[in-house]
Amino acid sequence: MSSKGQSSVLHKFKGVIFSTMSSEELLNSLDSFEAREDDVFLVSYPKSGTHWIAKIIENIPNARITLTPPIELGDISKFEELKTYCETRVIPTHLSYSMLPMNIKQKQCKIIYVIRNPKDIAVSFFHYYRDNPNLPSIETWHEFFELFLKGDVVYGSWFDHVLSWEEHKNAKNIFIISYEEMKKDPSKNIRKIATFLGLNMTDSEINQIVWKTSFTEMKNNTAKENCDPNHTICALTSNRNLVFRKGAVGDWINYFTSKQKRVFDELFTEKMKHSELAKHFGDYS
Ligand SMILES: Nc1ncnc2c1ncn2[C@@H]1O[C@H](COP(=O)(O)OS(=O)(=O)O)[C@@H](OP(=O)(O)O)[C@H]1O
Repeated sequence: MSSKGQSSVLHKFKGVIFSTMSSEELLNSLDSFEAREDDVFLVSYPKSGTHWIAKIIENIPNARITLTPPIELGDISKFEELKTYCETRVIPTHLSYSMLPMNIKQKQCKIIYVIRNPKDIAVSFFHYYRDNPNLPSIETWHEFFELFLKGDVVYGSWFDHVLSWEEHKNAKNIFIISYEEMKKDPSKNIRKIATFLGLNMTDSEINQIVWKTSFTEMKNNTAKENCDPNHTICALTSNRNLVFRKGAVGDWINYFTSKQKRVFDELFTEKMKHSELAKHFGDYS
């Protein structure tokens, strides 16, 4: 693994790798973040479909919400910046449950946790690493697979991240949605998201959102939105072109060798044996 230059230097916080886009000072101060009772947190391990769900929420009519930049991106001025939002804030983050600011948990803010089959995440993350100037260079899929397996990637191990949410999965302020469920039945799941947020929508409003947030529509609109820094919710880049790649379930099959599949599946079985969250992917393999 080589570096693409100064900007790609990574650092560790509580044993987890972060890009320098998250300042050490900001990460150290997370627990001083003051949440509001009506804040909504959109949480995910990277590449789980965060932008998709964010776009859905943004399009709910009369929601009076504003999507903010991620809580862990930038420097210590971030908390002051977040205070300037007047409407209900939808705050994205890739932080695990254990790293989330205390106040969010104390106030029992609404949290949407997005999960996705880790094999598809690995492939999506590989492409993202390769094309992102803020991350170290990765030459081959094989190289990235090994890093992903060990959790030596930004935001750490997928397993640790998902398992950090396991014991909170039934909390009434937490709603869990998977990429695969969204793909299978977007209308039904958009309604579920709106209901969780306490909002009603007509069938035609839902159909509108399904159309506006389809992969093709979102990919085609990225060029426009790239000009607006507030429209990036990813803590690793401000370039939205990197986010919309294939938008499919099961692309891992084009990358994993049979040995890699076996190794990954064994680890999955071992780590996730008591996890009910994994059921959200549908058929894991
Ligand atoms: N509307 C829509 N429909 C289906 N799929 C979509 C959509 N929007 C984004 N995507 C896909 O989601 C992947 C990016 O996930 P994130 O938004 O979580 O990325 S990031 O970590 O915040 O950068 C990335 O997955 P891959 O295509 O597999 O790389 C995106 O293409």
